[in-house]
Amino acid sequence: MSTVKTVREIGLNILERVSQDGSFSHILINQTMAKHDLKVEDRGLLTELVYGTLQRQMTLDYYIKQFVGKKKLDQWVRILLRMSLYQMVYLSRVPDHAVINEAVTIAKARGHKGISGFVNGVLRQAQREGVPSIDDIEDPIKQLAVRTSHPTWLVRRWIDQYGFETTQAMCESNIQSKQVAVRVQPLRMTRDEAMQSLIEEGIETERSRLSPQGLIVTKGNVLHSQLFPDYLTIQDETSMLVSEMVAPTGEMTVLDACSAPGGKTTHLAEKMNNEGSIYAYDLHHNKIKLVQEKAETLGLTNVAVHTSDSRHLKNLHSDATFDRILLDAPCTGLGVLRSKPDIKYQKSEQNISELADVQAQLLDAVLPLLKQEGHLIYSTCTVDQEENEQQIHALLERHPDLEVDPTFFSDLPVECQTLSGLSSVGLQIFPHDFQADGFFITRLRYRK
Ligand SMILES: C[S@@+](CC[C@H](N)C(=O)[O-])C[C@H]1O[C@@H](n2cnc3c(N)ncnc32)[C@H](O)[C@@H]1O
Repeated sequence: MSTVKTVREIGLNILERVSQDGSFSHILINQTMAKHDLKVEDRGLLTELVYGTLQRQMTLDYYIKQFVGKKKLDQWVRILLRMSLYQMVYLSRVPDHAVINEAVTIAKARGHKGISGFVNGVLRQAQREGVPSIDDIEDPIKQLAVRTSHPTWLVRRWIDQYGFETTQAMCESNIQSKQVAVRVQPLRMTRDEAMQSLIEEGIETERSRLSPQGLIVTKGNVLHSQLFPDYLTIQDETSMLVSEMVAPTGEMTVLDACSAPGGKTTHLAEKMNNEGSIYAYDLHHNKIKLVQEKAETLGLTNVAVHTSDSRHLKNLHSDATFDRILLDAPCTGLGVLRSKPDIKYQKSEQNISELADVQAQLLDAVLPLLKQEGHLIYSTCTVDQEENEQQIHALLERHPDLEVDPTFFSDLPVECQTLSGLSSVGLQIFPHDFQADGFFITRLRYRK
């Protein structure tokens, strides 16, 4: 059996596990790559097949329905059809007949002759007739949902919150492939030195407009660079903006209440010149280890990591201890659908409300630990008003002595100052604003 077929079988297995037990595709892909010794091009194909099929799942199901009607399909057959149609409709590198032959071989090996004949029939019909037009869906909300493969409830919710145009732009950008960005460890190398060194390795980058440490990769695989991981950290530029808005200095004591895997903690530590002190907490012991490892890789010693539920930090720290508190809260992650497409099918409105409750508890718990003249930065990587704007409005109602720091708005990079997601309570960055992750960021302080 050729390696290419093996890659497709591995892809099918990963997609089955994502659909059966809600495993995260990126974790399964990483585990699989570590287990099988895949060639570089096979790694690329596997990633493309898994992410692409997941990313377009609802669109592919719409196509499948036109070919099979109401016939009930075993889940693995449905996934095999999705994966095959994904290649036929969206990828040009493998000819249709090769995709069909491989699907039939897999179906034969996994099922019986009848199933392989069925798979063959559906895919040949798609090859002959092409896939049906989505324009035929009359309801514009359903059409957008199917075209961009987002659950209808989510599209409807976003339209209610942000309007049709913004929702459409967001949904369309969520199915584009993601740009990779890196943060340079500035205590080891300047951004321009890193840029130059990467060019010598054939990797081209552009300077981020959101963080003076950020580079956006425009050509080449930065994971293969000799600068990685001691000089570079993979991090989205909108995520870098969070620590920029914390703006800590080396004289400060900083709390990072939800720190794992440590992207922002280490950014804060670098911005503090490896001075002062950062207390980094996370609920999960196995995750907090990642923060420690990341800090060690980057040579940062001003971080102390601990496992704790940050709703109980008053038992560990006195009131008014911290100059800066970052609450990068657990959230639904609806801003990172480009890199984690499984999220859009797994989350529900109930999840949003449950997480909003936890976020409110975390906010109330860490607030007393803030010094009178300190700043509390609240961020999420989601796009939802209940977790973001409404969360802050409710916080301000519960704590009338608190306000959104007016200098937050003037401190934002100029590129952010005209974004449609700016409001009196913070900044909602949409995925299409910078072709990067969607984030909500705000900065609070006690009224003077
Ligand atoms: C958005 S992630 C943080 C990402 C991190 N700040 C970074 O930049 O790498 C949220 C984190 O909050 C943690 N978490 C969830 N509930 C928590 C709680 N009650 N106390 C502390 N950490 C919690 C999760 O384990 C998760 O690692």
